[in-house]
Amino acid sequence: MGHYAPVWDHRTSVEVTKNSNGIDQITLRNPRGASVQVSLHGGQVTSWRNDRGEELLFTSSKAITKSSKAARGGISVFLPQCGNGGSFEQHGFARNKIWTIEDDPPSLKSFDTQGKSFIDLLLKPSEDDLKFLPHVFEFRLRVSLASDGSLSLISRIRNIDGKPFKFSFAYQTYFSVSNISEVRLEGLETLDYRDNLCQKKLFTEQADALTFETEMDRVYHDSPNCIAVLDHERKRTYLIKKEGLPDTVLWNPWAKKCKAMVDLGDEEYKHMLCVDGAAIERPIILKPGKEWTGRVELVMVPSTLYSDDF
Ligand SMILES: O=P(O)(O)OC[C@H]1O[C@@H](O)[C@H](O)[C@@H](O)[C@@H]1O
Repeated sequence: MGHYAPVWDHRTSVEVTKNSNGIDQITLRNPRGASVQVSLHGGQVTSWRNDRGEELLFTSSKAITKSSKAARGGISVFLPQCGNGGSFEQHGFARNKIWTIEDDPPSLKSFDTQGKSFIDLLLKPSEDDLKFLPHVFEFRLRVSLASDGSLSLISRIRNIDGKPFKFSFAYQTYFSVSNISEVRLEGLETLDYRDNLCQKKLFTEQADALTFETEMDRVYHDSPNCIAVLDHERKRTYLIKKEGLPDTVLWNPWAKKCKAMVDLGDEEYKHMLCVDGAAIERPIILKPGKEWTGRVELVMVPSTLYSDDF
């Protein structure tokens, strides 16, 4: 008898269930047992587990899942603004809307489906939204789990309006870390950044590699396509590979702010670090009929020895 290689059909590795609020939750699995969970509330990725079942994203123990806001943790998409300096709610509305599953999305030519489990989500402004929204657009999000356990998110935003659409964008990604004081971040050395804790003033990074000893809320400009977060205690490296997203946001609220946040446990700032691929410093200006694409691929390497390799 010959051996048959199992045929991996992404449709059989996608499971849709409802949560207690009746909102669809999607689970993607790969043949090795890694998994990703996505909620139609906000198109939020709420879990990313490796083949040993270890959770790689942080979720607050006090995350409020019943509110109309995105639950604290996981990965959320920010559109059309990041922060509160625009005409919308903090970080825009996309993370707070209910998305739909799109069964037959327009083809994504650069995407190799081989061995991948994926789902396509769609956010289209409703008639009601259009009363306060200046633009008609379609926002497609493909969430994909590869056979090696890496997770990618591909956002496509199409301007179907008659005038240009100006927006900022970010994938707010809460990585789970053993202890924030043990973490080192590489890839942002010598770059300029705006410090949200100093009235968005511009500074230049002086450190060789970043470590975390206090609150941080910064937007680094023109950052490289790969950033590494090294967690020595867990012997784990997260690689954040990005395309179309020149900026990188770093955020950790630290002890005082963490205590003041109702949806975050008092000590939980120690176990999270947000590193977001983003387009903030120079907002995207999308002409009528055009599409913009921004993608991140997240890889977990079970070692911290590879920092020279990426
Ligand atoms: O509480 P929110 O709206 O999810 O925002 C959390 C943080 O998100 C980060 O991206 C911002 O840089 C911070 O300024 C902000 O505090």
